[in-house]
Amino acid sequence: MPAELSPIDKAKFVAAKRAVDFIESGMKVGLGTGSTAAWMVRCLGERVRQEGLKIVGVPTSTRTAELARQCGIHVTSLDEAKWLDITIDGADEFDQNLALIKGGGAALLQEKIVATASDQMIVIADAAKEVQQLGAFPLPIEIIPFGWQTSKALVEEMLVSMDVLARDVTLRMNGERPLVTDESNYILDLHLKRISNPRQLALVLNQIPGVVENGLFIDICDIVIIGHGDGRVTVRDINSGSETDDQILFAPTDNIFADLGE
Ligand SMILES: O=C(CO)[C@H](O)[C@H](O)COP(=O)(O)O
Repeated sequence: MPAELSPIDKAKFVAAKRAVDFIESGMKVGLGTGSTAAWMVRCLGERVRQEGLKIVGVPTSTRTAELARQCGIHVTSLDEAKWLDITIDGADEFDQNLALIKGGGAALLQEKIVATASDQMIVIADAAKEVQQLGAFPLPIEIIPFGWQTSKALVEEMLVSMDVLARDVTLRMNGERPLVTDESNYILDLHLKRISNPRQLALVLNQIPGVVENGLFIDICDIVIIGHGDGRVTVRDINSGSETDDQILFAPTDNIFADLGE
């Protein structure tokens, strides 16, 4: 393990490394987006190269598709794969019910479609992502560019009607211009501080014209793998209620650290 890796990167790495143990030859695998998911793609690529693991990957972003190809993973589209055995992805926050906020990397739409089309979703995260109540991380929603200011006003109105106190809504920018997602949409970030009823909010948001999808993932994630900077990983399964602790040895090859770009 190179010395320059921070404890947070080590935590992300061990969570990712443990997660790829769940992947078996023949599986169709949803590949998440973000820095933690990028570790998973690298670890998976290592298994493909070293063990000849035969899998098909369905990436959730153009970034992930590019990295997966670089790592030697055979990549296809969701329409080609149709249904997936497993999706492994990061998250911005998760709570005790494994409800998630996702979309910090602006890929929430493809991420939700891919995770929902999978038998199982595993979230990999460093311990700092665990929260008592969702909402400290701004909730991303994907909206279409046409009439986006009207959609934003409707979102704000809806938050008022739901008596949400903190409700600053901002358009995500990329320099001087609005950030444009892989699906050519915009992202609004909802600064809510806390979300008292994520299930209701997720439903209501998707009723607003112009809103394509929101970053609340409810009843989608089955397992969370929490990484710690000392190499410990906790595997928590919401369906069985089990929780186990493992220790991951830092024994990555040079290949895995060749690209720290994500
Ligand atoms: O939802 C996501 C991208 O849309 C990411 O999974 C989420 O933002 C976590 O990213 P990271 O692993 O870099 O902290």
